[in-house]
Amino acid sequence: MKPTSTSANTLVLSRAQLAQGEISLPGSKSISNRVLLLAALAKGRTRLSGLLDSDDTRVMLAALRQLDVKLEDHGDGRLDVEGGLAPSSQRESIFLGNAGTAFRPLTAALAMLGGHYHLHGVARMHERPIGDLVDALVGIGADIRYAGNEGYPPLDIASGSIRGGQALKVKGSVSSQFLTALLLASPLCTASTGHPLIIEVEGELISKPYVLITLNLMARFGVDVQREGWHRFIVPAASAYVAPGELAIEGDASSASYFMALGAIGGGPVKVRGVGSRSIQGDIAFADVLQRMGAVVQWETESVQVSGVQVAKGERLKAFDEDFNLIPDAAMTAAALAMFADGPCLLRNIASWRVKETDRIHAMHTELARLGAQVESGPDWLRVHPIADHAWRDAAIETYDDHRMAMCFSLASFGPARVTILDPACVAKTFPDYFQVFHSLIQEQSA
Ligand SMILES: O=C(O)C1=C[C@@H](OP(=O)(O)O)[C@@H](O)[C@H](O)C1
Ligand SMILES: C=C(OP(=O)(O)O)C(=O)O
Repeated sequence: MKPTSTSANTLVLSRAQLAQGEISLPGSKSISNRVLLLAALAKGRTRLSGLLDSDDTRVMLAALRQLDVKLEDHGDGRLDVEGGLAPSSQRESIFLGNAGTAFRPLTAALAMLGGHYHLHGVARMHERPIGDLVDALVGIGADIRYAGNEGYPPLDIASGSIRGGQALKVKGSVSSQFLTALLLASPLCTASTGHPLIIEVEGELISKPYVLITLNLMARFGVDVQREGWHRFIVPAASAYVAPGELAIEGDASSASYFMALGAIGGGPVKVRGVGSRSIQGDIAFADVLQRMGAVVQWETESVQVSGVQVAKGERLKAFDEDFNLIPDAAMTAAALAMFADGPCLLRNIASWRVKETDRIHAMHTELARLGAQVESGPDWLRVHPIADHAWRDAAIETYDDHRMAMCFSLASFGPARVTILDPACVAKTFPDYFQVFHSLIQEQSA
């Protein structure tokens, strides 16, 4: 199917009938940015393959280059990283866009490393909370000041005096990236203090599978963290990262959700290469949601295939009522699929949506309603009533500079309305050629 572009800033989607074929995913954002930092902190050279090339990884790479980390780009997602990140001798002003996976981990690493840094991002990044991470770091002697509003970036980081021997406490109810950041940086602390680092999570921890990605990758670089449930993490004294030699990055499981969804509503089969039953990413659990909605999912070790109903012929997916705390990113894809369900769908426990690229509960509510859906929402939930055939309205979908809004609403092309995506280029945060890959799977309706 060919998209009709009315201008560089809008994309009119043709009405889709079927989705079928195979695609290869771009690299995982979560893994790419973690291994870039791990490799920079490690002893030795790491040879990465499958690295994501998108806005979020570009800001991480630019930051590492600015910090004098030696990177050798061999093209096509292959990059060598020479470890040994050292404190900067001059104040560095580092731009990190809207990449949470760059901003939070670098805050912890640079605060523990020493040197002077100013970390900043796009306007929205300056509205995304970081206070719980800063409090945790200041609690063990880091020197971090707010350069704008208290609790938010931009940040000024100076050399503090990191103390060992006391537990570091962090809240995990706003973002799991704060705990991830402390874990990734922890060997810098155990090296300078000679003590183990004990991290205690206060209260609830959200998005837990992302912490498992962190622990898994730290182990690949030679640091084994002892985990006691979800409330206590012990990083042994004298832990140090060692380059694992070669490391292949999996495809992005959150990006996979859009194509799996296409198989579920466009008949399929759609085969997605790059994530499979061996994936370390929690978002593969989205396939279970699809199964409960009536799709057929087949796993292989490095791919997944989804077939389903044909909503363009009037068939429907089964409605759902689910807690999405463990897979907040793929959950947005489920919200979009609710348009094609056989009853109201409830997404629960998604408060973190409010502080991501945009207020995603508000954005999703507003844009689904624009297409004709009846939608209700609260502080941490969203209820979407499916859109009856006669209720669909032609709409230009606002994307709020949120890549996932643009990618989710591509699924609306299976409805009977004319759908325009505004600012489709915002997908560059994690998936610059999303719409090309999307169109390669779609067969449009005959006029
Ligand atoms: O650690 C990570 O790689 C991520 C953690 C999640 O954030 P929260 O922990 O803030 O929910 C997720 O939404 C984000 O896209 C990536
Ligand atoms: C929340 C997201 O990004 P970030 O890593 O910036 O938090 C996301 O990609 O959906």
